Amino acid sequence: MLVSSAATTAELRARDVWFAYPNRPVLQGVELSVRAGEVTALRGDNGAGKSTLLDIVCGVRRPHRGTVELPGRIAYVPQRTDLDSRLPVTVRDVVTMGTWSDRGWWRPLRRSDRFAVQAAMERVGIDHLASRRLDELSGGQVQRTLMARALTTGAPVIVLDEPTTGLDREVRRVVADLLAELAAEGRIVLHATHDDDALAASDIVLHLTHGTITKAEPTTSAAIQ
Ligand SMILES: Nc1ncnc2c1ncn2[C@@H]1O[C@H](COP(=O)(O)OP(=O)(O)OP(=O)(O)O)[C@@H](O)[C@H]1O
Repeated sequence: MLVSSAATTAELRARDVWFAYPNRPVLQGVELSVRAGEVTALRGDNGAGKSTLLDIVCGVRRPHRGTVELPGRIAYVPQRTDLDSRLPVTVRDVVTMGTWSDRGWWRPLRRSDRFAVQAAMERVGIDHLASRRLDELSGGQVQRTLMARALTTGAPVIVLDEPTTGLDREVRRVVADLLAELAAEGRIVLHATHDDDALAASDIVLHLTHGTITKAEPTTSAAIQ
């Protein structure tokens, strides 16, 4: 699904973001700028605060100070499923949840919703799992289900927390290609990662250390283009 061309000039910005858990300062004046049309990676050591920052960007947590500006709706692919895995829901049910933000969960599915759900499942290669229950999936299959749910929203901003963790090499490449395609469609794509392949496939790498973004640099592949 293409987003409007207006989104290609769009930017996600965080200004002077501060956050602490009780007795644990995590973010200390983060300045973040993520442009549409590029895949931006956020790297940092374990515990550096990447998930916390993504939570704040997505509105899951409120910063203690600072602001986040978004050019439109946002779709968040968390590190782990936010759904109780014991719920008797299928892959298709979960991906269909992506249509709720536009349609309202109480309204019946439209033809366009069914089409978007099917297209998203095919795009991440899980259409053959459509009727499988969530608790019968591998970790990688759950991850791709969550990605399909995000695609179904049609949001111009996609934020993913370690989308390639636990995936085999072939699926990691599928995910990296998908992120590049989403950026090429004019979306804002921000993902936290420790994965060298995913970093190499990104256009910009931001380093989160000591509570701030210390460096923003193009990856080698982007630099030689
Ligand atoms: N709910 C919480 N309550 C208290 N402390 C927390 C909570 N969640 C995270 N932390 C702590 O905040 C710090 C930042 O955690 P966060 O999960 O944001 O880091 P991360 O960079 O995403 O780490 P990783 O690469 O291991 O996923 C860590 O020291 C972590 O232990």
